[in-house]
Order: sequence, then C-alpha cells, then structure tokens
Amino acid sequence: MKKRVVVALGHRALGTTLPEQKEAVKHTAKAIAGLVEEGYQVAITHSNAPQVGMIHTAMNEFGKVHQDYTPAPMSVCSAMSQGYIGYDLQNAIREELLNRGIYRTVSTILTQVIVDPYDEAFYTPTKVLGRYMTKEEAEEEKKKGNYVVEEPGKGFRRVVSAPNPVKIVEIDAIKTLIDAGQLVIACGGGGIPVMQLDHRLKGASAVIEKDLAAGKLAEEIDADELIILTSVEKVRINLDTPNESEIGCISVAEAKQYMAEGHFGKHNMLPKFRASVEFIEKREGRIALITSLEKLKDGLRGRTGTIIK
Ligand SMILES: Nc1ncnc2c1ncn2[C@@H]1O[C@H](COP(=O)(O)OP(=O)(O)O)[C@@H](O)[C@H]1O
Ligand SMILES: NC(=O)OP(=O)(O)O
Repeated sequence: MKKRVVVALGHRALGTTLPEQKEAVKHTAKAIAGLVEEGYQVAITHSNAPQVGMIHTAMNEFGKVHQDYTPAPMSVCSAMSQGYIGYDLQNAIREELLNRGIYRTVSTILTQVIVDPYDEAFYTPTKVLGRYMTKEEAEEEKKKGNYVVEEPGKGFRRVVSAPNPVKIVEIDAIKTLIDAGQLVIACGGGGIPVMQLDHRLKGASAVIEKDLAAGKLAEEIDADELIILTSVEKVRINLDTPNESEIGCISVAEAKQYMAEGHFGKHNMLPKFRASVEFIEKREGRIALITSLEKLKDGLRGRTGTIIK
C-alpha cells in the first residue's frame, strides 16, 4: 500500500512577496513531485504568517486612503492567504509533475479549522505578524482593541492569538481527494480559524500554528508520516550556547524530555515537536521528520534530519 504523508511547508518554501513566492514554489514543487514519483500519497499544508500580515496591512491600511475599501478581519485575511499561496503552489506542483510525465490533479481546499473560544491563547496573544509600526501607529492599533508588542530597536508589531486546532471542517472533502489519489493543499496557514456557534461558523481573530494543524490533518487522514520542512536540516538543543547540538533520530520520550526542558521557541520549534509527538503517539509505526526542503530525500531514507519515532 502507498505510504501517506502530510508535508508542512515553512517560510523558506514559499518566500513572502509575490515574486519571491513564484520562484520559491518552483523549488518546493520539485521536492513534492519527488515524493509523488516515489509513490507517496501527499497532502500539503503551509505557513502563512508573513503573507497574512501583508494581506492584513493591504486590506486595512488602504481603507485609510480609499474609503470604499472596507477593512478585513484576520480570518478573512487567512482565507485570502490560502488562495494567494495555494494558487501558485498548486500550479507549480502541477507543472513539475507534468514535466516528469505525471498527470495528477492538485487542488487547494479552502479549509476552516474550529478553535475553542475559551482557548487560553485568546487571553494572551503571542504570535507576531505584519510590518513594523511606529509608536504612534501602535497606539492606534491598541485603541482598536488589537495587541502589539515592541521589538527593541525595530519598532512595534501586531500580535494575535494562536489557539489550538480542534477540528478540520472540510476534512471529508480532503479525505475524498486523498483517497482518489489526488494531491491536496489544505489547512494552509493552520486553517482559517473559526468558532462554532450552532450551525454558524464565525471567523476568529487568530492564526493557528500550521505545524499543529498539519499534525491534526495527518491524524485525520491517518497518515504514516508527518514531514515538516523548515529552514534547518536538524533541530538543535541548547541553541546559542557552547553545548548546542543537533538532534538526530530520537524516541517520543526523548522528544518530550527536550520539550519539557524548554529547548524550543513557542512559535518555531515547539509546535513542530508538539505536532510530531501527538501524531506519533496516536498509532504505532508512525514517524515524524523535521528537516529542510533540500534534505528531504536523505531525511526520508533516515540519513539526516530530526526524526522522531
Ligand atoms: N532549537 C532550534 N533548532 C533549530 N532551529 C531553530 C531552533 N529554534 C529556532 N530555530 C530557528 O527557527 C527557524 C524555523 O522556524 P520558523 O521559521 O518559525 O519555521 P518554518 O520553517 O516552519 O516557517 C529556523 O530558521 C531556525 O533558525
Ligand atoms: N500559520 C502559521 O503558523 O504560519 P507561520 O508558520 O508562517 O508562522
């Protein structure tokens, strides 16, 4: 039977601006096409923090100049980021597959992810987004009820909540496409965060960690492997200390120990570890691989990367 994998693409796989993205996805598509050639069933998810910040700025700041342009909440900006990224990514993968003589439909599913309105994250927004602002602009944001944080020497930035993903709304559509052997891009940017109010889904002002959503997706489609492609070949412990060292192949128990010891940042490596551990613990035989796009092939063969099993 074909191995089923979820690939979570980080910042490096996408770039930020449109010209950067157009170039980056060509490179990314080669890695994904390589997986397809090797016979993997692939579902893809991706980062969106730089893009959603850019879209949010565009939507909300042009309103000051053009009065007909109404502001868009974060959830709508998340939806736009899925389209903005998915469009280029799906076409780049489709093209790369065709170059290799493989015809396969690649679709982006606009995906909503339910979050808990009482999630602790809503009380303490910590996920940094968007451009740097001046002190005056930051004060304006605060008056609107938004949260900002100062990065010393650089300026102020918006911070939003990063609640846990609870349920993927469009999971049946995603499963149907995967079961049909098609490639799916889903839960982009962690999914559009929504709160369930009876039959209604209401957008939440938040951005879900894409690694946690990738883990949830991997669990829901019963994947065999969770592959998190970031900008480093291996995760490190004791970062920026004389004892810094790379993590190779480890057990879930070791991964948990490193998490408990506080080796990882709340919004970079910790979600990758949390997603991996939760995914692996649910079924025997699963693997999580954290490595760079360039090292994917070697990582799959167990030759490099941080591997948790
Ligand atoms: N413990 C760590 N080991 C390796 N890299 C780390 C660690 N902590 C932070 N980083 C940094 O985190 C970055 C990747 O995080 P991030 O950019 O948030 O992920 P993503 O690739 O998913 O977008 C790397 O570029 C690396 O410099
Ligand atoms: N949604 C999300 O986690 O995006 P980043 O990976 O860009 O932070």
